Amino acid sequence: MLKLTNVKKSFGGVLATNDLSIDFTPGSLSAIIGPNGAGKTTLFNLIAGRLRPDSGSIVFNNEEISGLPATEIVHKGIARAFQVASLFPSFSVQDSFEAAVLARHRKMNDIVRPFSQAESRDRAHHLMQMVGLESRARTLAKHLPHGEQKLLDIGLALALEPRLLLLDEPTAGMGPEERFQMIERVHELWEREQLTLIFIEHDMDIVFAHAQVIRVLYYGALLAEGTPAEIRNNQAVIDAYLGAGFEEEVA
Ligand SMILES: Nc1ncnc2c1ncn2[C@@H]1O[C@H](COP(=O)(O)OP(=O)(O)OP(=O)(O)O)[C@@H](O)[C@H]1O
Repeated sequence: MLKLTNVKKSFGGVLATNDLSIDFTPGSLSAIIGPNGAGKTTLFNLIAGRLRPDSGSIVFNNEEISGLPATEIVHKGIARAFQVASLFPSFSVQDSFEAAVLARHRKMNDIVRPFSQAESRDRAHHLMQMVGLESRARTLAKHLPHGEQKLLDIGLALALEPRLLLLDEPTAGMGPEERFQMIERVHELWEREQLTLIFIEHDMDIVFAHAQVIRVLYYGALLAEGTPAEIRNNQAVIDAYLGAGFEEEVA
């Protein structure tokens, strides 16, 4: 599905991605963790085509994608939830989804058959149901509470019909209860849509409760990868990131 081999990226003297090799299993739900500046966002930028690696390869569905423009990578089936809701604050939830659906299909279907307005409305409705925003159809994006703006961002990424979804801190800025509701919704979406999903997350309770595989970045390199149980007991990860006493805290 997605395989990085010996990927490197530096900014001036900073090696943000240091010889990274990762093989993401199709259909998996995995987390990327690590201290601030470890290279998590850079990794997403490389996968999504915002950055070009200095060297190494990134293969998605047997195709080399490193260096392709971001728009082409979206068409290959990789989407990332950005803070899109804030880009169109005066669009209603429904209009945001319809615009995203039309944008997705304009490029693909123009020649064969235009995507009708009724079809885009149906698809928009389906997306609203997927992320649980049906009751907010008429609400303007700017009036949604923070958590629902995040759901809108995720829904807009899903409008691109990805096979691989990248979520950068889906629970950031939320209270403890809202965090768990959010990650449970994400988990459900992953299961229902049979996506491959990679999320960056700083909240270890969430990571250890939901990820099947956890990968730990440290100074741009892969310090460890494994199941939550393996990572929890990995001495190098405890020393570099989790800290002593962590095992008892999340157990
Ligand atoms: N565009 C850039 N120009 C210069 N340096 C950059 C750039 N992007 C990232 N870096 C540097 O690369 C390193 C990795 O940054 P990155 O944002 O990927 O880390 P991160 O793990 O996502 O951190 P955080 O948890 O704080 O979001 C850092 O030292 C950062 O300062």
